[in-house]
Amino acid sequence: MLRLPELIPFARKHGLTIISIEDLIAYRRSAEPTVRREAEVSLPTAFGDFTAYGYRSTVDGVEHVALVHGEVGDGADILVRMHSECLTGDIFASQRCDCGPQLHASMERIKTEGRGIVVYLRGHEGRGIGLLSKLRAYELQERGRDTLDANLELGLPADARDYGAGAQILADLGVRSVRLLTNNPDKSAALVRHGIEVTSREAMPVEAGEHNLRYLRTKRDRMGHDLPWLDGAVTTSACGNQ
Ligand SMILES: Nc1nc2c(ncn2[C@@H]2O[C@H](COP(=O)(O)OP(=O)(O)OP(=O)(O)O)[C@@H](O)[C@H]2O)c(=O)[nH]1
Ligand SMILES: [Zn+2]
Repeated sequence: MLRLPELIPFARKHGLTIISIEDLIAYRRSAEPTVRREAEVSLPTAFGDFTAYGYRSTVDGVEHVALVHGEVGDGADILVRMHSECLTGDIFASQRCDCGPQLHASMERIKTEGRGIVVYLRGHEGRGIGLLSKLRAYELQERGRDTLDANLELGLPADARDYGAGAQILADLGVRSVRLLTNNPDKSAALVRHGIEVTSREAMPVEAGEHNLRYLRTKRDRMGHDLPWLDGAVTTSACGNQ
């Protein structure tokens, strides 16, 4: 990584222009929107009352949903969960990952706080490689690969997710800055690059068990996820198939 004093000569040499984070945010906010709001309806859930906003990406046609609880108001410091679709975890309660409990914990947390937003990003399934590729990656994990190497062995990126649509949905809802519910620092950085100010990142505690322990360790050790509590939280032994 380049340090600040090295940055300016490096940029000059390569013909790059350096702009501040504030300028980047302003630039992104002025860009043409790539999502269109197509529906808005109340959605009572087991975790509280939300309003569901339906969006369509004008780039790839993918449909996304934002669940809003309470008033966005001035749009500052909104509690936000930017959740990647996971059919197996969110719907089937798969224990290979931590997605379902994280989604529900976010909704509960937002309800308790009185205002907040869950942005549910479709097209993010399997960290962006798609459902069937994720299942094939699970096959490789059964044969000993970890979650990262399994993607690579399929000739696919370790993480192909883009947060542009999520950032635009937040902007459309009047959000200016967020407290982001995530253990993934890359997710905060991606949102900032897309023009959303992240005032803080708030950890998402997840249950570690025998089926997801290796997966969580790989996220911590190889993918930069902030999971300092992980080993202390586990009492069962890992089955080692992920
Ligand atoms: N390719 C692949 N995708 C997975 C696997 N397990 C979960 N996923 C997908 O990973 C996405 C969730 O990403 P995670 O890395 O678990 O978490 P994150 O969203 O980056 O970080 P948090 O905000 O802390 O949850 C969902 O789209 C899941 O479908 C796996 O073993 N392989
Ligand atoms: Zn999952």
